[in-house]
Amino acid sequence: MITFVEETGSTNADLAAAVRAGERVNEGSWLVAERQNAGRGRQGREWFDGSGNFMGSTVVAIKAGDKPPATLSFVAALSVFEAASDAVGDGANVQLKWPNDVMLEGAKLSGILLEMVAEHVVVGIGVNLAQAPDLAERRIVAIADFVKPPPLRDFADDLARVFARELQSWRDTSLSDMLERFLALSIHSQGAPIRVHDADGEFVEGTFAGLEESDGALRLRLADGAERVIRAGDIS
Ligand SMILES: O=C(O)CCCC[C@@H]1SC[C@@H]2NC(=O)N[C@@H]21
Repeated sequence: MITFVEETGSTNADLAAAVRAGERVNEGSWLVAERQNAGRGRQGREWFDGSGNFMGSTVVAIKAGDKPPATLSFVAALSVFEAASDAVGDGANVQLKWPNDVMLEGAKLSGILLEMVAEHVVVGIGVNLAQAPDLAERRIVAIADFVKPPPLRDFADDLARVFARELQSWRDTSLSDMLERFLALSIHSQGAPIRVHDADGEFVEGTFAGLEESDGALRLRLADGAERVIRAGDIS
């Protein structure tokens, strides 16, 4: 079930509060806002409140035997990839960038924020359907920059349907299958030079050496041949 609201602070904050309050939040239910006045991004950033964009969250209840909760990031990224690909058709090139960015013609289209709350993961997704912010530090795009974007409700239906399927496959199949699919759609191929902004705020340079099979962490080959495993950060 998808609940649409005209405006809220943050759909992630709303669902996190509901989980904390012990309210029953069923898997498969979504909260989607037409406007967010306190949208949260990764690493403490704010998320752009663009009218006509998709801004929504869902909750996954972690069960015994589930994979590491952080790997839900790949469930979300693969779902947005498919919904965005459905929306743009042949109109533009959609790709993935570790850990969970969806890129359109090489620029960021979507953001995904996972927040752990009392054995639940709140998965928040923002997709620039209609408009993108104008940022000095990096290029952000919207589907509307390339093709006519789908109506918000149609996109939300498609994304919720694909997410449910990907979540089931996260539970039923090995993580390596999912990581292989992620890598096949990734903007960075094995050996590509990359610069990573890690969780301590440091920039580390090296080449892309794949993903850890156990949890999807980034493997970075350094200039001296050593390998560094990065669990939180951004490729810049
Ligand atoms: O910084 C990023 O890349 C992640 C951005 C995640 C934004 C979405 S919009 C819906 C949900 N509610 C929030 O406050 N944030 C997420």
